[in-house]
Amino acid sequence: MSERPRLTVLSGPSGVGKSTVVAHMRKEHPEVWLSVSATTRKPRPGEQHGVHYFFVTDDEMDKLIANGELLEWAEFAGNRYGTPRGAVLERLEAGEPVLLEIDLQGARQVRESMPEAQLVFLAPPSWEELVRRLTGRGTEPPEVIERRLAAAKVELAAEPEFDTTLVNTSVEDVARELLALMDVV
Ligand SMILES: Nc1ncnc2c1ncn2[C@@H]1O[C@H](COP(=O)(O)OP(=O)(O)OP(=O)(O)O)[C@@H](O)[C@H]1O
Ligand SMILES: Nc1nc2c(ncn2[C@@H]2O[C@H](COP(=O)(O)O)[C@@H](O)[C@H]2O)c(=O)[nH]1
Repeated sequence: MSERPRLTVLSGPSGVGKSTVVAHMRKEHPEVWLSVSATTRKPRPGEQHGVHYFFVTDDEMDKLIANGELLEWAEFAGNRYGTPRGAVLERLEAGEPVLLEIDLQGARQVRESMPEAQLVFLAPPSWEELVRRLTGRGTEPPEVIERRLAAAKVELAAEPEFDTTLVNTSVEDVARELLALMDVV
């Protein structure tokens, strides 16, 4: 019998639908534990500290990094993001399925430090649809959208580094496929 993959990393360009897919999946399977990242980004309307992110200052982020409290961290489109190490290790030790929703740079770091992790790439159906989703979300000003789209080009080119690619045409389908990859259903 193959060993159950316990740590799954979900990456993909900004706006492809990672959070949407994960929220859909966790509605029916709340046992899938999603790591809450620390970020220096300002909260969007409706985002709650400790739920969507731990919103921290630059100084606080410096300390988290200096104290080795992050499993990985990266600068993305002008803000820093990182995965708190302790909570992830606790869940893995308890044998629970753990999901990280992080960017390409973070996925590469996890591959180095935890090679047993499975890396899943979420791809858009097309470039035009990605631009439509990111713009249509309405959470970023045009100059930030440009930075995120520049990063998206790099991320799309890195798709072959991932173990599996899922194309986000249907949120329901991708959520189901991700659950199967995590061996939850
Ligand atoms: N399959 C889909 N079809 C159509 N729209 C979608 C689909 N999946 C997500 N969306 C929409 O695309 C937008 C971006 O989705 P979401 O915020 O989940 O992306 P993300 O990958 O988490 O982005 P980021 O990396 O910037 O946090 C949202 O408005 C969401 O409703
Ligand atoms: N390397 C990391 N990337 C992270 C982490 N948490 C989120 N992210 C990624 O950042 C971008 C932008 O997110 P947004 O919420 O500002 O739209 C996106 O690709 C996220 O997946 C993390 O802890 N580490």
